[in-house]
Amino acid sequence: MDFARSPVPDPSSALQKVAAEAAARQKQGLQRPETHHRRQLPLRVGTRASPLALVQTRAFLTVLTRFCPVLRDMGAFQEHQISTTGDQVQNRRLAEIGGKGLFAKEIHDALSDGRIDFAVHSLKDLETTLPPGLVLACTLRREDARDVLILGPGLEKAEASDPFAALPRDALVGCASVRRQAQMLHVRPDLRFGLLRGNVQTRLDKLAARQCDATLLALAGLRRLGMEDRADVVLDPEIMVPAAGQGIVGVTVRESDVELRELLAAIEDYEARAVATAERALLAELDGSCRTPIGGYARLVPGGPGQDPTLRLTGLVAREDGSFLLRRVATGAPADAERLGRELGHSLRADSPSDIFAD
Ligand SMILES: NCc1[nH]cc(CCC(=O)O)c1CC(=O)O
Repeated sequence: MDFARSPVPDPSSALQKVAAEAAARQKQGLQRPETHHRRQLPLRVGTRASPLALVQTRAFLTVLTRFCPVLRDMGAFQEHQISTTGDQVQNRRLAEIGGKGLFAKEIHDALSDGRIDFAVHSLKDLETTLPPGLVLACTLRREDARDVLILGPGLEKAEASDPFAALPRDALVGCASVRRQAQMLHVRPDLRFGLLRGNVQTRLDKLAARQCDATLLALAGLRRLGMEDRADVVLDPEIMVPAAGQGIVGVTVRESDVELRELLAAIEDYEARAVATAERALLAELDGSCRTPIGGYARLVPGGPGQDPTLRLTGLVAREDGSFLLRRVATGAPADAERLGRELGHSLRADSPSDIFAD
């Protein structure tokens, strides 16, 4: 699992001490004085039930327990699988049924109601404005942000600089994302698009059953599921700008849960936070929903010797049929990620035809 590459922070947080004390007391059968706040264990972690969500959740718990081993020793986690509206509606575009909030609503409710203590999300499925009282406490190290092209049976990978060379004229691409569709149609207006939804395995099965000629998926998901070999062409993020937050796992908690927020902040990946902040600010400025083809991809470019890294953000706005496409790059200091995203979003919107953002 790739989170294994995450640096292990110095295990000195308050919660670790608290948890260690609790473990010692449990062993000795002692009761904590009632005047003290005592967190209920196990910690209840909310997750969607898809194979990818479960892999991500367990990988996150591995990072957390590596940082705070006493939690594992105590069997301190309880996984709560939560079915979301987005999981249940499989036959329509997310854009039609109300957007990405649908994958998180039930999880947010469980967190707000205190039925779970924190929740693990694919950041790209998490709306930019969280419900009041919930915060994004932690972002984990980014897996590869790029999209990949997967060819169906009968299509051969082409040795060409054109990433879509393997697709014959009028090929049918199974893809529910307006962002991917718009960027492909912009360079290949002949292609046809059909819906292909469901989890990663379902989509691959439909492709194998020849419901379409090819599909697009996030490399991150394939890799986490151990299916990276299914990626036929990895698409350059400057040609196929990824979705904001793609490849990043984020953890939400109640804003009032200071203790958990402190623990989660300690395992946060600084780079993932900086790029996610820029990408999500861009998205928020443009349109929080996923009805508009919007891409956002940031990375840190190392500075020279003794110099700080630069944050480089690519933003994209397009029309669903690919007839309009605007891609723009902004650079700045990582500490200005939020402003950089807002400003780039503003400039993209200002120079896009108004029909793209019309409701
Ligand atoms: N919308 C579904 C979804 N949410 C996150 C990922 C992949 C993993 C990631 O981007 O972190 C996927 C599948 C896909 O788009 O291929």
